[in-house]
Formats: sequence, C-alpha cells, structure tokens
Amino acid sequence: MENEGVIDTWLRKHRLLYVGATKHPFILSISDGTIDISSFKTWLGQDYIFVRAFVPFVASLIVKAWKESDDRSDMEVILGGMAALNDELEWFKKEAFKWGVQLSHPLLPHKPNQEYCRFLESLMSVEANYTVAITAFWAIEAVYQESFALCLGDESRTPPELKETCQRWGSEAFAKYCCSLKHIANRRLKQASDDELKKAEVALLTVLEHEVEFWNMSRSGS
Ligand SMILES: Cc1ncc(CN)c(N)n1
Repeated sequence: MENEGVIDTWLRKHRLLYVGATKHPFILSISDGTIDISSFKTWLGQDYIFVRAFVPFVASLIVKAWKESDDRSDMEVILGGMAALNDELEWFKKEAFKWGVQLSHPLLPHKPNQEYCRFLESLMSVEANYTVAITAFWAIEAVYQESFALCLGDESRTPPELKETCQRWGSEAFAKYCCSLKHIANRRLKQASDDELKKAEVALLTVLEHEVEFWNMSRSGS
C-alpha cells in the first residue's frame, strides 16, 4: 500500500459508511427494479434543490483553486464540472416535466436536504480551506458515480425509464472526472498539515453521512 493515496486509506478505514452511502437501499431498489416511483420523484425534486445549492459551492471552489492552487489545471477540471452542472439543471427540468414533478412553488427542501445545503454553505466561506473543500467535492461526486454505476452493471434490472438518470452519473466520462478530482484531492492532502488532514477527514465523513440521509429521505418521501 506504499503508493496508496490518503483518500483510499480513509475509504478503507471508513469502509462501512462508504458502502452505506454507495450501496444504499434506494440505489439497490433502482438496480433490482423494485423502486417505488414516488420515491424516485421525491429524489428528483429534492436533488434539483440540492444541485441549485451545489452550483455556488462549485463556484467558490473555482475561486479557491484560482487563489490557492499550486497547479493551474485544478481550475480547469473544476470549471468542466461547473459547465456540466448547467446542462444538469436543464436535464432536471426536462425530467421533472416527464414525471409530472413540480419544481417551482411549493417545492421546499426536506430537513436532510436543508442540512446538507447548510454544510455546503459552510465550505463556501472564504475561511474554508481549499484542501478540505476539494476533498468534500470529490466525495459528493464519487458517491453518485459509484451508486449510479451500480445500476448500469450487467446484473442490474434497472427500469429502462431510469437508465438515462443512471447514465448521467454512472457513465465512464463521469468516472474519469471523479478520478481527476480524486487526484487533485490526494495531491493536496499529501502536502497538508495535521490540522487540514483532520478537517478533511471529518468533511469526508460528513459528506457520507449526508448522502445516506439524502437517500433515506428520498426513500421515505420526507
Ligand atoms: C445529494 C447529491 N449528491 C451528489 C450529487 C452529484 N453532484 C447530487 N446531484 N446530489
């Protein structure tokens, strides 16, 4: 394990929580075809709210990368992610129309979503550290990548009408993007102080906990 990055060390250490976030019953129900469509609709509406809050978070990361990064390509990788979010918001609107989900009034964030968005906000402040924020960013994207890729596997029985959703985050292209983010985070963590390392590990765990709560909320509809 000599060349293992910090992130893989942490994923081994916190394996149970990582598996809990990436192989959640909500995702398993998509991949075995037993998903209750009302849960999917709850997820769709709530995730649209989350992604709208995610945009300023990613914008704040671009500012941090511009100011603090020792590698110019960081900003370009993050900017690529930002561009994809523009497309993603349009996709949510189209998908919501298809499923009859109302995205305007009176759609409000459920409590787990509110709490997750509040956590994002805490990472957007100027005081929040770039290494900590990029680690959280990688984790947020990686959970979706690993989760939805599971629904595209040969063994999966994902309903055809949900395949496009799974493709959005489960694709090879998204996996490659997550690898680039992981590479940036590992590079920063390698040079980080003990205090930064502690904060980044806590941020990773916090993301995993919020992701589990987000799936729970989608599944239960509240
Ligand atoms: C809750 C959640 N986590 C992650 C992602 C992937 N950007 C998302 N859309 N929503």
